[in-house]
Amino acid sequence: MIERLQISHLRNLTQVNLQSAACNVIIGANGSGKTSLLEAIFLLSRGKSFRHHQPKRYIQHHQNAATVHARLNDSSTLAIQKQANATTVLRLNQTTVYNQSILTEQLPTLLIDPSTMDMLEQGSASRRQLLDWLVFHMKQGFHPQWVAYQRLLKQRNSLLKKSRHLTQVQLAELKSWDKGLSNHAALIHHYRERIFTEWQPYFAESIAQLLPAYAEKLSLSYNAGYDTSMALEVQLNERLEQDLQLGYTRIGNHRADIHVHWRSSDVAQTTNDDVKDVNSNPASNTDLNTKLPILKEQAANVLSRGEKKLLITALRLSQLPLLLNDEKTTFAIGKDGNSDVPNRHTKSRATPVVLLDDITAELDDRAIDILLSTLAQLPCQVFMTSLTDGILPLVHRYWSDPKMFHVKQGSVTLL
Ligand SMILES: Nc1ncnc2c1ncn2[C@@H]1O[C@H](COP(=O)(O)OP(=O)(O)OP(=O)(O)O)[C@@H](O)[C@H]1O
Repeated sequence: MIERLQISHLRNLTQVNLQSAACNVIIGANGSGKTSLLEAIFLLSRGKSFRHHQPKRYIQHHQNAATVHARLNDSSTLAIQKQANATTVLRLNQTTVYNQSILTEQLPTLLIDPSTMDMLEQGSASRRQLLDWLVFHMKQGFHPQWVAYQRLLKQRNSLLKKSRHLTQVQLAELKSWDKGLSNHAALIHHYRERIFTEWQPYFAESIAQLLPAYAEKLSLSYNAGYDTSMALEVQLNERLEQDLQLGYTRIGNHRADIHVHWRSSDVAQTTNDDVKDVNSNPASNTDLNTKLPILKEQAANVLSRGEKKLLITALRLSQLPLLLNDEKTTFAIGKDGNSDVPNRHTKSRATPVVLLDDITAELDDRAIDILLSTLAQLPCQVFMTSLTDGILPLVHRYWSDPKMFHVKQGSVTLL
């Protein structure tokens, strides 16, 4: 948990120095700097902004660097400085470190913001990141495999882009990369599939809380990005000509995806045509005269914007109890020494900090109430932003000692 947060020269936040609590509400008008405050915490945790990749976009105008510093409740300190010349300086307990994942482990953050609301409709990257966030924090072996896979993929893609006809030497090089990719791919898939399976019941529970009307209707599926019944290497070899034409690698872990399906057997709302339209597999259509038809399609096509926000919130929040429960299990397994794929943590894992931007947007009072009560049940520190102080009575209902901050033109004061 963050006890003290200091920010300098990040967007309109010139100097911020605040002492935070388990629940922190940041209130302010449009453009006052609320999201920038969450962005600062996210930057410290992940080494990048959730809004812009280029540091010069979030470093305050006419400044050379943006800095975020936090002291956690275990007295450890974390700091990041992003400089305009693209240099990043990271510190843990005043000592320079060179790997962002060290800070990520110390300060895991889970972000729910309006930009993630299109996650269901957009390309697969943000949905894949959703799963990978969980796998990263739960499986020690995942990150090095993922880094090695990305490195080889980059090399492969740059070769594919360079030339449509490979020399014998280039082909031999590509084959050796494919072997490496294939080995990493199998492990990455193994970790992802395992965590995905563990995650599903937590997701169902979260839906039952946040979207009870859809409890039986929403389900998740995981697509590995390639046919996992055979080695990736074999498939890459078979597809080489196509990849050369395209100039990039079309299959692999980097194409993995998570889908949320909506399923209904409500015959009264449907027609024969609806059933044909939405069922990709005609064999799964049932005879309308004998049984109720099963409709299955992407949840994004069915839900309202508010419902989508609750669904995405459920996807994210459902990861927290799994992570927190896993910590207990890890501890027990670690003692027995029976874990086949040990987690990185023999000591207690840091509890994630939840960043919730614009909490009231798209949600009605009932939904906000359910969301806050769900959040308050988790032992996580929360930073939430809101345009108005209308949510304060609810916050007081669910947290015993919340802190309220007011942001005005980049200056943050305790309410
Ligand atoms: N690099 C920068 N340097 C200085 N100011 C910046 C920079 N980038 C953005 N700003 C300003 O910082 C302010 C804070 O923006 P922020 O998105 O944090 O506001 P907000 O309170 O979340 O607003 P909203 O409620 O509209 O989402 C904006 O007025 C913006 O113009």
